[in-house]
Amino acid sequence: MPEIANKFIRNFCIIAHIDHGKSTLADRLLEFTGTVTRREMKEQLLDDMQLERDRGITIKARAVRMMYMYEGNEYEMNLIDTPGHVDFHYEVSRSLACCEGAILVVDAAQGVEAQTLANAFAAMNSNLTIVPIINKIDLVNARIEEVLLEMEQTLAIDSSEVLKVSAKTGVGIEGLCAALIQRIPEPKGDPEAILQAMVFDSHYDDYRGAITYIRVINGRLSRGMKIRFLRTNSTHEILELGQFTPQRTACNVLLAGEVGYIICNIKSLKLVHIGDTVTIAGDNGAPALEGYKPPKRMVYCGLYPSDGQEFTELRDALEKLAMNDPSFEFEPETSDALGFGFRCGFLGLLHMEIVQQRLEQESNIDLIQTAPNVTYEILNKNGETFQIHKPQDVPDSGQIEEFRQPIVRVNLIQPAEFIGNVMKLCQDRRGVLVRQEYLSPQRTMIVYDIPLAEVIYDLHDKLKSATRGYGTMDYEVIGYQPADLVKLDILVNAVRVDALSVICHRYDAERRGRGVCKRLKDEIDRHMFEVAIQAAIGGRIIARESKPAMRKNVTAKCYGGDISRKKKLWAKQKEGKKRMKAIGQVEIPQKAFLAVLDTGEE
Ligand SMILES: Nc1nc2c(ncn2[C@@H]2O[C@H](COP(=O)(O)OP(=O)(O)OP(=O)(O)O)[C@@H](O)[C@H]2O)c(=O)[nH]1
Repeated sequence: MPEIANKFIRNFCIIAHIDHGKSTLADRLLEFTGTVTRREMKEQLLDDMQLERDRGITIKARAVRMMYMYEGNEYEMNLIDTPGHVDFHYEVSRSLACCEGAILVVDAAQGVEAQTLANAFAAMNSNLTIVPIINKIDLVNARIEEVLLEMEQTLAIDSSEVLKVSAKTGVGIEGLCAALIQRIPEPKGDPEAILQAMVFDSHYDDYRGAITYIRVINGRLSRGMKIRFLRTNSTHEILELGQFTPQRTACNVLLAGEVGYIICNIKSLKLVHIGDTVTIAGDNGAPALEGYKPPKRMVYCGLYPSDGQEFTELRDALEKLAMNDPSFEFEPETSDALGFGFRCGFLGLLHMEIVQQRLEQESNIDLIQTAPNVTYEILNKNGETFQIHKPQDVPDSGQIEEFRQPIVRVNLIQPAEFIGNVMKLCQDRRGVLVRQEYLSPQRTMIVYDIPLAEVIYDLHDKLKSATRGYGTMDYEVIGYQPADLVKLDILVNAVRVDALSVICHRYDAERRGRGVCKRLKDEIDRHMFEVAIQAAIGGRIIARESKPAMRKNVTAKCYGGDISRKKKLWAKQKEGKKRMKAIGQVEIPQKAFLAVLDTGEE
């Protein structure tokens, strides 16, 4: 592979709201530049994970090199595919940092949506050159003029700069390639300087170990070179380096400005942090690039095998998953009710769903999941602050000075007619209105600050139903705020069932407590004795349900006769039941743990 001067390199990504056609556009670019032939073209080549295909969303960033002849010169065009969902914000921001430009895709029918804005602002903040396009112009319900207006109104994009494309039919792709070359600046960076490269993604290959995706900012990478990852301070030798074309294609050097991968026989992705800097081994390396952030896990839940025997299988499956997904974390925990299992941390709710689905697909383990909770912060009376990942860790209320919860700023975009519904939805979830604006006469954006705990359960689903599917949202964590939070315990026959405890707002505790007790009553089978199901805050019971005992007709054999004999039999039965209750264990079916997951509305 010949070395290419910076002025013939263009690094860019595609940013879009989900389903606006990012992957389809990437496919068309690959096809148009001859990187893959039509015959090789599987639809949406970049979404190669089975799950991504199933769900139709892009989870991990990918990088592909395309070579393109333009006005007599051959250009190296590196396309970095970014995930579009809020949970993967950080990965998006890292891929942005590896590019000089971004194609901003807006669907001609849907118009500007919440993640269009979030991603576009992120790209602008990273000083990327935006190449705006309206995609799907072939649709009969395309409303190009209005969408142009929305883009101008929200993002100050000049309509004359917007290209009109159909990623499906290929219309406008040639013009887009020309615009990429003309508008996006060449990468800066000095190939002669000390090596400084940014890790923007990684994945695990069973045979080769970690495959690390990097963008060389300064200097050069070559085979056999000794390098150092600054975060972990670990030193490795480069066994192979290359680019994705889109298959892995090895080469000898990668120069400043280029994007590619390195393989160093690293056996765990724990050493490879997204956002980390790679430099030469030894003490003369370059400093770290700015902006590294460790992944922030905001949602936690317990995962237990429903068959206790499968604990080791579950651990192996989780380890395998974590190897390929450094933002997922787990640690063993035990629960009185569920036995041995794991507490798992995720970036967000979608991330949690994805991990669960993968577990189910890739292993045959039947899982029980406990109610998800967010990461809380507690300031205790001694002035110490610590984070809480599970309700069981909440100390006695006497020790708590301040209980804090994460707050997110949510942008919601919807047709103007639904604004009332959406505002009610946010207000019901303790949202505080930040601002409201019109994107065009038909569409509005409202911004609310809402506790993350209220958002993760069901805000997205509820938004969709409140807006007939037209509303979209995006959020970012803005910090922690004190709140009147309590730990709500569930007691079954006076025994606390740890896996059913949740943290919630004090005002909400009663409603939730009642809801859970009711649902549990339906789920628990009748026993020989009455089963009391209670919800409590500390020592105070706030809700109660009881499941009546199975009745055995002990007087069936007494035909008529003396009532005192019946009374005697009943008294004996009562006595027996009392004894049973004291020693009896209530069986809580697994379904009951799932029933309380739905802790939102009754
Ligand atoms: N009619 C029409 N449909 C298109 C066009 N581009 C994409 N689509 C369709 O829009 C849907 C979403 O496209 P994707 O490429 O999967 O969207 P995406 O933005 O990559 O979605 P995520 O990976 O979930 O972020 C698919 O059904 C595509 O076939 C287009 O130009 N015209």
